[in-house]
Amino acid sequence: MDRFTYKNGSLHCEEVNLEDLAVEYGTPTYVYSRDTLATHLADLTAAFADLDPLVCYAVKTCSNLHLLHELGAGGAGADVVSGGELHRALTAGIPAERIVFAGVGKSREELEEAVAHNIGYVNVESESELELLADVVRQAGRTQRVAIRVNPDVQGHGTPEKTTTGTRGSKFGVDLERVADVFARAAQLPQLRLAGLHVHLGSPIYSPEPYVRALTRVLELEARLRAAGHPIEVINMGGGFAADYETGLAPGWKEYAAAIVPVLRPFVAAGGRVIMEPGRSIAANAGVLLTRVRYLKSAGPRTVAIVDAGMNNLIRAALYDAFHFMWPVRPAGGLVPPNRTEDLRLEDSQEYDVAGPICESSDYLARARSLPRLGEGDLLAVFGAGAYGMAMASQYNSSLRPAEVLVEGDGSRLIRRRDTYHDLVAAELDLPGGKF
Ligand SMILES: Cc1ncc(COP(=O)(O)O)c(C=O)c1O
Ligand SMILES: N[C@@H](CCCC[NH3+])C(=O)O
Repeated sequence: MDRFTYKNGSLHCEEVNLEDLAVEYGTPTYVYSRDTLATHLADLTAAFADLDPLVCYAVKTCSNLHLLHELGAGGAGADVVSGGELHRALTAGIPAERIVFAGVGKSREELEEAVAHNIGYVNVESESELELLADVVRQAGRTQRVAIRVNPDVQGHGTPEKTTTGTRGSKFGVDLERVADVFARAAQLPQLRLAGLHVHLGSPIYSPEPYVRALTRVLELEARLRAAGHPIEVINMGGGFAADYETGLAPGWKEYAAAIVPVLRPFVAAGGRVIMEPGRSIAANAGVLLTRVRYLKSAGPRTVAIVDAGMNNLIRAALYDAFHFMWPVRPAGGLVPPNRTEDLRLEDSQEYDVAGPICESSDYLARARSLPRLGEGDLLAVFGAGAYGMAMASQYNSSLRPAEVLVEGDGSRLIRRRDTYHDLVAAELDLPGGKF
């Protein structure tokens, strides 16, 4: 059920009026619905129940400790890609054995931290990384569970080139045909328990079909490895499940599961374990970015709404030309959108370019967007902003990163305060001659 709805002409998150939150916390501010996060996790778990997967939420998506804590309490583990994300997951109380660590460029220090905590799986992405990890584990006098990230050479459906990771020539993972050699090498390294296969095709993937193709290749590999004396305990299918940036755009969990579960059922029946790493499918539609119109101006033939959120807060439109639906929190004339789609054009609406305050020509949240008539000071909600929004926010132009608020029913709490000027310079050392 959608937890961002119009009531009495004003957009609410669960039972909380977003106008009130904007007054209380200022703008730009990210607002998350706790119920949406929990529901997405529960729906996924129910749809894939036959596989009883370990759901490792991709921390990179939205990494606020409070969200991680909520998801961890709901049974989720974590997929991390840096020592920083490992730190976040552990700090949020996610048990180490439920953490998996991917990434093509892990440092020695990051591997040492992972091994010291004895995390669930290190997802190794190259032969050189395997050797480094073996050394780290031997020096630590421990053992470590390891998976190999395989590049299955499968293109996601509707996945942009910039966010594709599982096709030939990509920097991610090990080419399928070299994986058997990696296992043979690992057999000489008793400190490593190499018993997992990991794939992640990219993101977002708007069909279950690429998962089926990739997992079929992974299962063929699993059979060959088993025959060669390398039994596989875990298959990790990665993330990439789509989100509804437009109404009804993404396949539902049941649709993904109907295609994927039968492929993996025999592996699970034979005692294998399945891991999933969803990120945006959990968080994107659980969050909006609240921003206020600062100025309206004409620019040649165009009308530009300058808002207080820019690419520094939500970079997806500037970086990928990604579409984010947006609408006024209290639309003029009570024009409530019947759905959230790119070509929504209602009578009485007007076309705007929605631009941020950053000194970059690409700093737009939307171009030629049909919206109810805007006034200066109006509040806009940018939807689908819970994933890769705050997590990719920067301080470019020495701007202050937004606040984050978590809504639960009719209550809300600040889970990250807005940056301050002090935050901007806190890591910089004193000027010559004394303190700044
Ligand atoms: C290894 C890995 N797992 C999971 C994810 C999460 O992807 P998504 O947010 O599309 O589910 C990513 C990011 O694309 C990733 O790189
Ligand atoms: N950050 C991207 C996708 C890449 C995910 C990380 N592998 C997005 O905003 O959609």
